[in-house]
Amino acid sequence: MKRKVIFDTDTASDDTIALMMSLDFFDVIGVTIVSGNVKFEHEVKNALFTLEYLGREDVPVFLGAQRPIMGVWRTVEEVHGEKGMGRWDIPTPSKKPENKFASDAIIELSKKYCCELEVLAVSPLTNLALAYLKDPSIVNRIKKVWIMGGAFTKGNTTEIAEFNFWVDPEAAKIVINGGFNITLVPWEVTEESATITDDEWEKISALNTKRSNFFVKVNEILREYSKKVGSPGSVHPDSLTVTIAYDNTLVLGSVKKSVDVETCGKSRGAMLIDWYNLTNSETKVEIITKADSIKFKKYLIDVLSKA
Ligand SMILES: O=c1[nH]cnc2c1ncn2[C@@H]1O[C@H](CO)[C@@H](O)[C@H]1O
Repeated sequence: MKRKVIFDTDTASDDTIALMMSLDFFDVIGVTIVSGNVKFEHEVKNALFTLEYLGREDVPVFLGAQRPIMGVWRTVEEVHGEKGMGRWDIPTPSKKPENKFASDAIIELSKKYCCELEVLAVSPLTNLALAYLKDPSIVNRIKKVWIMGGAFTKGNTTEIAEFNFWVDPEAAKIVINGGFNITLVPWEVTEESATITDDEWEKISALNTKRSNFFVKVNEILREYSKKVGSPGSVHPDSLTVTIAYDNTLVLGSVKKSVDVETCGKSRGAMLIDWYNLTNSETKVEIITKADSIKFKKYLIDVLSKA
C-alpha cells in the first residue's frame, strides 16, 4: 500500500518533476497550489498539465492562497521561464481544478485519512499555515510534514533567505512552531546533492522517453539560471525532498533542533536554528544536513526512464 500524501506546490520547473516522482512513489490524494514561483494562473495550468501529461487526471487539484499572509513577494520568472515551464508554451489542459479552497481540502483530507496523511510541501507554506490557523487540531491528524525550505546561510533569494521561506516567512513561522512532525530539507543540502551536471543532463536527454523529454524542456531555463549564479548545473530541491520522504536511507546526516523564521528587515525569511538549545524550546524539527546524491540521481533516472 502506497503512503497517502498531499503535494503542496507553486508549480514551476522542478516542482513538476517532484510531482512526477511523487505520483510514482506515493498515493497522491491531492495537489494544492500556492503563490510563489510564477503567476498563480500559470502554476495552476502547469500542475493540471503535468497530471494530464502523465495520464493522472484522476488526481484532484485544489487552488490555495494567491498571496502570502502578510508580505510582498516577487515571482522568479528568471529561474523557471516566463510561465514556469522553461521555454515550453504548454497547451491548455482540459482538466479543471476542484471547487474547494486548498486549506479546507487539507483539513478535510486530514480527517478522512486521519493519522496516516503526510504533506509534501515544496512551496511557500501559506496553505498549510491557513489550514492550521483554521483548525489547529490538524497537527494531531497529519502524520508528517516534509518541507523544502530554509537556508543555513547561503540564501538563494536574499543574502540569507531561501525562496520558500522568503515568500511567506509568517507562514513558515506558524507551521514550524505549530507542533507538526517536520523534516526540513534546506537549500544548501539540495544544491550539494541534487544538482544535475552537464554529463547527467546529457544522459537524461539521451533517454528520450516521454518523461525525460518533459524534464529537459521544463528545466531548460532553471539549468541556465543555476549555472549563471554559480551552481555546476540545474538544482532540483523539490525532487530531492520528495525522494528523501520516500526513502529515508537517503539521509546521511540530520539534527533535531528548534527552528524559527525571521520576519523583519533585511534578514526576512532567514532560518534561525537554535544549535545550543538557548531558547529551551520543546518544539523541535528534523533538519537534514547531508543527503545521498548517488541514490537520489538513481531514483530520478529510474522515474524518467519509464515509458
Ligand atoms: O534559484 C532557484 N533555484 C531553484 N529553485 C528555486 C530558485 N528560486 C526559487 N526556487 C523555488 O524555491 C525553492 C528553492 O528555494 C524550490 O521549491 C523552487 O521551486
